[in-house]
Amino acid sequence: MVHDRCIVSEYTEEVREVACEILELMAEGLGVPDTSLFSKLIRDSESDSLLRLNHYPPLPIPPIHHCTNDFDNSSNSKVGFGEHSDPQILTILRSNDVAGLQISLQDGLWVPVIPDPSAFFVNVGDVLEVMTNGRFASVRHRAMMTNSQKSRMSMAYFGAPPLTARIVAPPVLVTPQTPSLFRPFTWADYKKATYSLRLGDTRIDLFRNRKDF
Ligand SMILES: O=C(O)CCC(=O)C(=O)O
Ligand SMILES: [Fe+2]
Repeated sequence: MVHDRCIVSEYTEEVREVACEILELMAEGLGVPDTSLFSKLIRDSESDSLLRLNHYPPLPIPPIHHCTNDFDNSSNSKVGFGEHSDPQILTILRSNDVAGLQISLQDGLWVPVIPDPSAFFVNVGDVLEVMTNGRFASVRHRAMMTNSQKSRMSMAYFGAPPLTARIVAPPVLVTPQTPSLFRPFTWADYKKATYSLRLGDTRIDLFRNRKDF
């Protein structure tokens, strides 16, 4: 349907602009002289960005006699989208009003993100972690299926570089005090190397200079 396709591409263009503005503010905040350093990668006509639609159907409510030892059978949940960090530069996520998204803190605690259909949720991706030399860290997250009455629906725009782009932090973020945490690679190298890993593996570690911290 041509009309629906137009709406999806219009949404993608608008949300790319949101991502670019955020990336320009981040570059400015970090003191990067070229504030379009990150955003120009996703504005590039060869950018490998994509839009993903996720649908998590509600879990059936377990019959009472199966849960006689379960004090809280209303909070039954199952992983719908396994733990991972988004590999690209920046993710702009929207969802309906059904809960499910959780982010992982350093201590391994899963923190639920309150759903808000009027908000954008912004995730730093692995590439931005490398390009900011670790100043911004990609966030580990997952999505749960719960027994709410409704499906959770989400729509994620992943701003990505062109396949041939060299992923490296700018000189201003690499100093004797903050040496380069990662070795340079292309987005194609990253995608290729990560095909051999599972979703939950920390892919960025493949390109880390030192593993002793
Ligand atoms: O559905 C969600 O909230 C999370 C989706 C997600 O993490 C992804 O598509 O990468
Ligand atoms: Fe994700």
